Amino acid sequence: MIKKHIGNRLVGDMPKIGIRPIVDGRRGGIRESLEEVTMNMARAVAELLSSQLRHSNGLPVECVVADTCIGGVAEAAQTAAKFEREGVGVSISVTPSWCYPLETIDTHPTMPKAIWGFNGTERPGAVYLAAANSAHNQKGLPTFSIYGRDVQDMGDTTIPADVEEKLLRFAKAALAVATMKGKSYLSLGSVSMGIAGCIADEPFFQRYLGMRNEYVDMSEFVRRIERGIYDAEEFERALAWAKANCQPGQDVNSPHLKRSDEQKERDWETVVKMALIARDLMVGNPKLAEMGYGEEALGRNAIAAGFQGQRQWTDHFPTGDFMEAILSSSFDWNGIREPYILSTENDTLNAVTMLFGHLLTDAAQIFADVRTYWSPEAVKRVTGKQLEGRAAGGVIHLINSGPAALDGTGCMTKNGEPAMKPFWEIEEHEVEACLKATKWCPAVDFFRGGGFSTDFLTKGGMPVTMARINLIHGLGPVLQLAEGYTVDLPEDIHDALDKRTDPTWPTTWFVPNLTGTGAFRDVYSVMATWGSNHCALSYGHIGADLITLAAMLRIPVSMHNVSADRIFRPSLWSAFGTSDPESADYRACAQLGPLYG
Ligand SMILES: C[C@H](O)[C@@H](O)[C@@H](O)C(=O)CO
Ligand SMILES: [Mn+2]
Repeated sequence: MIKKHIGNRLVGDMPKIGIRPIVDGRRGGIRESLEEVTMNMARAVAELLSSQLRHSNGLPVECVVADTCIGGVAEAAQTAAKFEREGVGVSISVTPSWCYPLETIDTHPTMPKAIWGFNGTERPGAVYLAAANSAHNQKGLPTFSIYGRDVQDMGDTTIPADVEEKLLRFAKAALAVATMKGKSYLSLGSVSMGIAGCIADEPFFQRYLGMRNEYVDMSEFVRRIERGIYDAEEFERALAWAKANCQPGQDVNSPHLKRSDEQKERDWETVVKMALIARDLMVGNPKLAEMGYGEEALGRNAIAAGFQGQRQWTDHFPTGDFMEAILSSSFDWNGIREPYILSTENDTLNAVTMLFGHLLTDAAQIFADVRTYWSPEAVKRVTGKQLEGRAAGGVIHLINSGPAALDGTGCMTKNGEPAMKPFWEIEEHEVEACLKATKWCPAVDFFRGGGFSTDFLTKGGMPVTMARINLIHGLGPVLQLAEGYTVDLPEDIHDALDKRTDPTWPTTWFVPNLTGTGAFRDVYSVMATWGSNHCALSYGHIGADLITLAAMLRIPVSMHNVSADRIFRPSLWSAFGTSDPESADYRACAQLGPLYG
């Protein structure tokens, strides 16, 4: 039975969720009558979140409830001290009654905050919520306001579905914020082929994400390969696994560029070593300490990384595609595990987008070039065929050698439909299906040093969200996203279009959901409005979650197709205007500035 690995080697405990029961401090009847019902609300929220959520590394999400209800500033401070001791990174206050806002609110400057004000009328929880929102807004400490649509009876301990949805959306995004904080982004090499996204913008990482930047020259791979600084036993096991599970694909190179069988053997050894080394550079490996490499054993505490590859490495050594694809997937020779976030071409901004998608969905991500918009007319011209169904208005060809996770084949399922899912839900036969659907083709002429690229075709019918962070001079980071579906094209159409590009690379045919206006007028306008050469593709329609996360970090969203009823931002945003939420988002983010200053 294939092993599932819970946890990872990143330094630090996983952030906890702190729950703050807020109460009217008046003794002699009022406080006493509220204590139990307020604590029960806190316990119900803790139970909901710890039963519904897991960290992306598979560990359970823990909630910490304040020792007492908070009726005034002394209890607020005691709770803050407890949260500090316990490693709380997310704060949720709950109350069914009126309480004293300035005396009870959470004033932590950076911790994401929400308040659930019970919609009952015996005691006015919603009045507190409104007053507490105004206190937060006046102080510049944004908070997410949760208020059920329907009145509940005092003493009703159930959490209504609309409140539950908001609590979960807030908590998952807030955990992502807290999980990134203090971790590193590791650049393996620097700028690839002049792609601006490869510039590791330290102020962005530090001020918006609370992360640090680490850099290792690609020559470190050569040192570790030549001096044997990797686990030799694991290398033999990984190589045997690769030989048994990675099916050879077509070699499309012209005869004078084809590598010999002996060269290909050596290339397999190199690319497997690269995978081990990149992982060890990111998160360390205790085995290296046993071998006398104590410094190397520690790694860089990297929650995400990127490999430059092109061109200095790939002009001479095998391409990093195997390393990128396998580390980005939910499994390898050791079993089923959390995917590593490793971008190709060291596109730091796409890596961060993948990290967002991973922390929100817990699943692997597809990294791709946004290569071609195929209009129905152009498809008709080159194939003689008409695109139909979901593809009728044209398709976007997502394709890149490298870190498209093998999960992106769509060979895993949820309720019988193609899916990408958290590693703890993945079965052994699904891993086998992904490997069966993938061919490893000798690299094409872009890569003069050889190596192998993954060739697969993503199954259609998956709900997905395409996203990207761009850095804009004078504005800072902005997020763009498009919810849509992967689509199946008839085989002859796919073949004709695929052969015009790089048939040795993985292809995903994507169609965004259209709204008929702006960037979502048609499929063409989505492609034309995309802000760079790359995107990250996550499973599911997670646009609302990305928008919530972006608001926490103060990253405005420049383009999305999420309906207004699903958008959940801090209450402060509405003070910047309600008829045009997109502009209000820009103003709110600019006024507040990056989360970490
Ligand atoms: C092989 C080529 O250099 C591709 O890698 C290139 O088109 C890109 O992917 C650019 O993002
Ligand atoms: Mn690319």
